[in-house]
Amino acid sequence: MSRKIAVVLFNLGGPDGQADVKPFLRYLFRDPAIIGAPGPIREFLAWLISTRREREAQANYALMGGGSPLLTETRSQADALTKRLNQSGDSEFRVFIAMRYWHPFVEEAVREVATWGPDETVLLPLYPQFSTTTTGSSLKAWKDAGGGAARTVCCYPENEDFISAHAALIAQSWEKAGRPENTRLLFSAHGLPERVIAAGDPYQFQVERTAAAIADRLPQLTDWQICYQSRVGPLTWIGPATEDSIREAAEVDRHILLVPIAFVSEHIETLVELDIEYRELAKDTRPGVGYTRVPALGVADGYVTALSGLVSGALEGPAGMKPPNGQRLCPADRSQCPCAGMETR
Ligand SMILES: C=CC1=C(C)c2cc3[nH]c(cc4nc(cc5[nH]c(cc1n2)c(C)c5CCC(=O)O)C(CCC(=O)O)=C4C)c(C)c3C=C
Ligand SMILES: [Fe+2]
Ligand SMILES: [Fe+2]
Repeated sequence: MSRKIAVVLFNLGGPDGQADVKPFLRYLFRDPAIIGAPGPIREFLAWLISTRREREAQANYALMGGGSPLLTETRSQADALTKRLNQSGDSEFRVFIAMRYWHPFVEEAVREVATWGPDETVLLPLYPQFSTTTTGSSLKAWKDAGGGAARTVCCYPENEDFISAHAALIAQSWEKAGRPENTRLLFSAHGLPERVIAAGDPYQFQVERTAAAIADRLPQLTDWQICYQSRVGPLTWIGPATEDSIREAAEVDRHILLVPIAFVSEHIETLVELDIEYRELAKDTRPGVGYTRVPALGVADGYVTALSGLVSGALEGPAGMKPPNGQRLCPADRSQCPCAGMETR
């Protein structure tokens, strides 16, 4: 009988419709990985912020038909990965989805996987770069919900197939835009509060590695920069802010080629923030400015190859946390890297 292998894809989740926006936000802000305050204070803040943010967030989700497309996009990725993994035929793979702040919740995935009864389980974040606020939080939720022993991919910021999938999409978008010579490539990642990074979170380090690796593959595009979008709340976030980078690029008459590098599918941060809000900002700064948004990876062939290769790699050797290429990537001061104690490259 062939081995049964479960693959669990982790992502953030998003509201299905307008009525879900507030409870979704409340789940997000009650996560100790997002707000570090003690229990009762965190609960109060989660209620307060979700109440205050509800209207504005609802209006943004309304621009995408009322809710988030993230689950539909993630299902397409799960289907493409299932197909690819089952092509070899010597094991039976089934791909499950575990969202952190909305359905299908991590708890639901834990139950589904247990019901299926696999021989092996691979946990695979749809976050290429590790952060305590995303992958770290999801892996903790898996453990807290009683998820069984698993092989775990911590991150893949420099995975070759992942990098070349990005480079191919960027090259295609640039061609389509007519190869403008004055192009500035802006790699835009979701931001984080500075204090999360100061506490040793490896996310920014890994984002920088991803951007450098992609830029290496694109010698025709030498003008590039990393920036951070989606600031929320009163804390100081890492920068430069994508808004500032866009304004600056427009002021010096660059053609803006905007690449989301920490999101692997389309959702509110790409479809509303990048496609509507920031496009308008660019046009307001310089009417007629060139503004091209590179699509998120979605089911790009190279990305499905990357995911499938990560699953195969995770199934080799001993179970547990698998750093990229079996070796810890993060420097020692990135103390929140889950591969602590493993050999550094
Ligand atoms: C790399 C990915 C992400 C990181 C890091 C991250 C950190 C982070 N996010 C918030 C607050 C919000 N994020 C929201 C939406 C959202 N965030 C990510 C990814 C990362 N977040 C995704 C994929 C999405 C989209 C979900 C969807 O609906 O499709 C939202 C909700 C939208 C809004 O109100 O603007 C909030 C709020 C914080 C505070 C944080 C780190 C501390
Ligand atoms: Fe977020
Ligand atoms: Fe790591």
